[in-house]
Amino acid sequence: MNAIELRNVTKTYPLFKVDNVSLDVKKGYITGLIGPNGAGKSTLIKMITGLIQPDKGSLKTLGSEMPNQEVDIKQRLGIVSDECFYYEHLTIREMTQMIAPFYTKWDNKAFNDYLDQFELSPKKKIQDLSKGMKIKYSLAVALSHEADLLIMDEPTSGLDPVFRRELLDLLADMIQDETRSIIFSTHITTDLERIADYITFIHQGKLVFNEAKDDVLERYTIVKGDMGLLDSDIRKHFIGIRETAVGFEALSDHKAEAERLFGRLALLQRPTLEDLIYFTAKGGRKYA
Ligand SMILES: Nc1ncnc2c1ncn2[C@@H]1O[C@H](COP(=O)(O)OP(=O)(O)OP(=O)(O)O)[C@@H](O)[C@H]1O
Repeated sequence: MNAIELRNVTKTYPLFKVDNVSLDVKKGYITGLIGPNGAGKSTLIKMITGLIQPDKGSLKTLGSEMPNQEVDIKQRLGIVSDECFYYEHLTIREMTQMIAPFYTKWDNKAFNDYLDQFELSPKKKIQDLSKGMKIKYSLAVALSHEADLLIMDEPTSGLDPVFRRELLDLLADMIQDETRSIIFSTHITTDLERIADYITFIHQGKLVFNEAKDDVLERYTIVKGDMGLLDSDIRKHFIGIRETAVGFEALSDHKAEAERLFGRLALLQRPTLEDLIYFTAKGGRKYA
């Protein structure tokens, strides 16, 4: 069962396009959306939430074609972004009184508990909230109406390390019963290493992969060795290479092949998600 389905989704801007992306986001899991600046993550998220429309292809969120004007589907989404639209001159309490009636499953007690937990005063004006506080406020709203799908665009980037950890625990708890799903984009890839089940990697508007995190980190490998190993044939095996005065460091998406090629001549290491982004961006390989 999928929480989100994209089929050949294309969105063209004058200088950029999300290009023919097809992927499924599995229900009951946490999916992390990664990619360098300008890769198309927010554009993809806006299409998933129905804020913008693809030019081509189709997109289903919780089984409904998007964009969808039905209130029912919007009720089931919890959206967290620092671009969330709020009236700046209102206090948290006033703003929430406007938002809450929209949700049939609004739980005021849960909301007030989250405000306490997140140390947010309901008397504070939206315009006086810091970036992190805005994220916390939109998170409190998203968590207080029993959303089936939490969609978050860089939710952790403005948060301090203590609250970030607490948020990750909260997200991990949320999906325990396997009925809810979470997708979030972030540049803090260690957060995803901690809690994501699946990783969706976008580069220059194209899908690089959408796979279980553990499979990805098993399939790719970092190879470290002396420059003498790097001839033009060997270079072709790598996605990206970093050369230094003492040797090279490179990423391969075929660990078994790298083991066969290098044996004990080079050091093979498990990559981090950050390595995948770094070497993919550096290598310039084109994705179909
Ligand atoms: N409304 C728009 N009109 C024209 N171009 C746009 C529009 N929205 C986004 N873009 C372009 O689309 C590209 C992808 O932007 P997007 O915000 O989706 O990237 P991102 O992966 O979220 O980046 P970041 O990690 O920096 O937040 C960028 O080149 C951006 O300038």
